Amino acid sequence: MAHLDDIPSTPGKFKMEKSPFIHSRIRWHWQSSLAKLTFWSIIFFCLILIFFFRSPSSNLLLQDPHRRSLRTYNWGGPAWEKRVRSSARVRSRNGFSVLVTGAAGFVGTHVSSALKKRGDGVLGLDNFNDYYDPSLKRARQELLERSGVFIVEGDINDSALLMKLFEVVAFTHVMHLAAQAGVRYAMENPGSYVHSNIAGFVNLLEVCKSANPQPAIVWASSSSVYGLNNKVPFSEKDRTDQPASLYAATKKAGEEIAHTYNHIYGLSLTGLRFFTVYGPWGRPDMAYFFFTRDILKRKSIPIFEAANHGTVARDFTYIDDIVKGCLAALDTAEKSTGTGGKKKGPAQLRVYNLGNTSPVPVSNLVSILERLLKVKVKRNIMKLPRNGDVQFTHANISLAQRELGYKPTTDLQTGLKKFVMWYTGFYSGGKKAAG
Ligand SMILES: O=C(O)[C@H]1O[C@H](OP(=O)(O)OP(=O)(O)OC[C@H]2O[C@@H](n3ccc(=O)[nH]c3=O)[C@H](O)[C@@H]2O)[C@H](O)[C@@H](O)[C@@H]1O
Repeated sequence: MAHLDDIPSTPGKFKMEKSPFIHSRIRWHWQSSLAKLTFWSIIFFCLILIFFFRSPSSNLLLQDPHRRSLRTYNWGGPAWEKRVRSSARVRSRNGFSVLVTGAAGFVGTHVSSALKKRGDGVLGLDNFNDYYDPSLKRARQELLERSGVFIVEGDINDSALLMKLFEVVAFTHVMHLAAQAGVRYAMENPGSYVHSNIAGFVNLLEVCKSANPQPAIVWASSSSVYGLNNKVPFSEKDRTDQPASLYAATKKAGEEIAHTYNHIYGLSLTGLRFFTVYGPWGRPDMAYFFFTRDILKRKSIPIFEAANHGTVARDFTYIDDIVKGCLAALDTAEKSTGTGGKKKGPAQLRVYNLGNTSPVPVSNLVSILERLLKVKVKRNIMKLPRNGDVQFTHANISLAQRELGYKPTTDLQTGLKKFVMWYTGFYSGGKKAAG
């Protein structure tokens, strides 16, 4: 390395020589320093970019700690298209061909299975996110696959995928159940609600409006849209402009978005306001589910109480009743009226309460579970946290009764018995209780 010795260690004392060899040496050093500088600048710039995109304040839609929205999914190809077609094939006279979004979810699984059973073609779509234990979603997927329902793995925000699905199948209906659920989680991860319940819904409607023929859409709104309304029982005519959680606000936004797409593009849209749906294959983030898990573990149960020892109650609605309501909404949905993205005439726009119309205090829910599980637990009475929960819900279901023939038949005691039987069976086969 003799050449290095030509450069003195003290640069200030460096004396230029006229030799061309030395000149080229200097140029070489200068170029190599420039290359290094460029290289480190690029690295530095990339780091800034990474930091920017991971920063919570950079983009609300990407503000998802699980980075679920950035997952990529594999879809496409002849074998995949064949599965899609076969799953969506109608097998009964006058049957529907239904795209069920959120098919690996609680309500999605039950609705898909009921549709398939009666001969409708059903194609599921689900992003299998990890809001709660994805292995439960995989188990539901297995269940559906056994009855011939294929669930495409993908996100409702993926327009290319949705367009492909409509290219492969002329869906007559969309049962849109994919959503970011849960009232309290909205404070932890607001971006995921905007991503799924608003951006995802708009994306789906954009694709539906351009589909030919346009499908009729039935979708899941929520009892939470009644927010601080205290006129009971809640009727579809009551005010819904006081949401108590961001979750509720995104569902309310969905109802307004539905109005717009109905008005401009002639899409037939029916929103169903579900009231605290429970039952087998349910959601582990819901109180009845994690109370069951914690009662079995002999943990104390936090029971919320409103101001002045006010009772907190819910109009718990059993899944089979909800499924009947969903199918009736599909059966009574009129066709959309647009073609090629243009409205040809007025289209149907509906909203229904699907509740049990029999609110039960949360403390009674715990007593029923204790009896069914034969375990007594310590109750930890807590002030209702200010995180989106409302004190009570109570559905007036007369509109759904009149127009859909909706008539819930399962009381909480009966429904929870079925849930507990499923729960103990499901989690005794070596499977851990979902967290
Ligand atoms: O009906 C609806 O629209 C909503 O129903 C549920 O929301 P929620 O009724 O709050 O259901 P849970 O989270 O299971 O809570 C049930 C009851 O238990 C209470 N609770 C919850 C958690 C807890 O630790 N302690 C407690 O007393 C809640 O205040 C509530 O009164 C679902 O989670 C929402 O996705 C759905 O849209």
